[in-house]
Amino acid sequence: MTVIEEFTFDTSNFLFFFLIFILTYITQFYLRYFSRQNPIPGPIPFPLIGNFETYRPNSSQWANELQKKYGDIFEVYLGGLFSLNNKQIWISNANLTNKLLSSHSNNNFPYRTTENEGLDKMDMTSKGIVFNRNINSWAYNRKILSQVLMAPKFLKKAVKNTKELFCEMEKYWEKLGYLNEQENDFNLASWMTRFMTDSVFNLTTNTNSHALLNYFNTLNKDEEEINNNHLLKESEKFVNYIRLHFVACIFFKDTPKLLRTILPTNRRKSKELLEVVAWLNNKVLELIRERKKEIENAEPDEELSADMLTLLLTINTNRDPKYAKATVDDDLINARPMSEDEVRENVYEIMGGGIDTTANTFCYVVYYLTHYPEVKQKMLQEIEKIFGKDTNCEITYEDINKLNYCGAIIKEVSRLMPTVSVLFRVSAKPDEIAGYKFPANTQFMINIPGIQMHTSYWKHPEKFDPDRFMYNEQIPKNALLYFGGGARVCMGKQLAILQLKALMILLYRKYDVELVDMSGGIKYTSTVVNHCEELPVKIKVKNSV
Ligand code: HEM
Repeated sequence: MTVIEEFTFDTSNFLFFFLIFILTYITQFYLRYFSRQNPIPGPIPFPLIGNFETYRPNSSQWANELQKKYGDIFEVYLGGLFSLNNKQIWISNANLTNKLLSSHSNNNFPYRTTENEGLDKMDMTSKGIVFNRNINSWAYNRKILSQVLMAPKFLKKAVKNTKELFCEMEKYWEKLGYLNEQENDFNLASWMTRFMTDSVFNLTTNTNSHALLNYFNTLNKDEEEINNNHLLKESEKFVNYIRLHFVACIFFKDTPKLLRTILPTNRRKSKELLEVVAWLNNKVLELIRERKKEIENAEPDEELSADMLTLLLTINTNRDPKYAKATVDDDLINARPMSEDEVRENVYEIMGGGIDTTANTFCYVVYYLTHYPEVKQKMLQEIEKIFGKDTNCEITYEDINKLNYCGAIIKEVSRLMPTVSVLFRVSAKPDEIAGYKFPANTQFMINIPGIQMHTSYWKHPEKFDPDRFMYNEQIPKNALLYFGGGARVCMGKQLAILQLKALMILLYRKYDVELVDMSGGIKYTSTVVNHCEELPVKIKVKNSV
């Protein structure tokens, strides 16, 4: 008699099958990894996890370590079930960036990210500039925004605005006792963020965000002013929500839909962030519609404000002198004005792109100038040569442009301490770089510090020497990338340099600036933006005891 054993699926069976599944998964993972088509050097990844390095917060630090170990082109894998399909190619060599940073708008690396459901949800892949994957729409937005950011009347407004805000900040410093003989120290990094917030809000919308005033009230413990002033509270909400809009973009971009919808904490966070975005969208649309009315009601020959909102709303309309004068043969005649949604997206992007970048860069400039007094001296001589000794003299846009040595300082500081540490590119079609073949949708990461410290392009790269930019020597192509390069180069470059130079004049002509801690390095956290955590300084009015 045959006995048929009954098969029961108990825990040990389950564990056995689970183990088999795991072993099969790991084996096929490594078989695929070791037989991959393009064996680019790089650390060996782990199934599901990818490379541990990618979890470390300071990307520029680990990228530089891997560059030393694996060379100027290496690959890392991100986590996920299909992590072998989710890799980044890191490039730390200027010569290898030629295709990636081509200035042709129809080049093969037009995107910053791969297709991304989270960014689609945020409506950012078909509008605006930074994450726009619709190349026609990106090119249209870029063209219009360049017209605004390069307009002399806009840049002149930026100089005036920097000067006025600096006077406001000095008033608060005085009230808080920073300028008295005890020389109380304070965190310049926190002030610079508020300064740039007010500056960029004013330049984009011609409204006051009161970030400096709100910060002053907080430090001054002026509870009554903080709680009772409805206008200040509303401005603070607006500023906070603009920051949250940026947080929302990163959260939706980096959190897969499944994790966003299954985990209760993420579900709550998504809901809250979407509420913030909805509030902001309404608020900015309100501003746009009010401004549209003001423009409509203005007399035809009345000079309109030179803020970005007004300029975006008038370009390619009859209020635009170039457009109004265009003939049927001009290209301009077919140009269309921006829609309200397009204007709104550009306002967000300028606020997101123009505040922290310039504020942090200024902190790094101050850090280096305190460590290199001879450079500071040379800078002051240049400023005096152009603006004279009177600290109250007019600072014009044209004169600021003559400050070549100040420009060289900004370049050298940003070479050693770039505020943005990595550039992103994604291929549209298969391509070849450094002899390796890459399919469409490959993610490339350009390691800015790796290139800006490369001995092939820089003599004594570790040395702080602004003079290297004063010689007539050519900088090798794509060796200085702190504003990016190619078709997607930073759009606020001229504006940022103008603001930084104006701040250098305003601060250093009048004050001596010292760091509280001269022996410590810069305190910063690094993700994509190197964010200056704190910069405690003491300042005193020059020639005072
Ligand atoms: C010191 C200050 C700044 C630094 C270091 C900086 C740096 C950068 C970098 C590295 C990029 C990426 C470029 C690339 O991928 O090749 C970028 C893009 C961009 N920046 Fe800036 N930026 C600064 C200030 C500003 C300001 C003031 C604005 C606006 C008023 C601005 C607007 C933008 C925009 C719109 C883009 C996206 C361009 C595109 O994708 O086509 N930036 N910036």
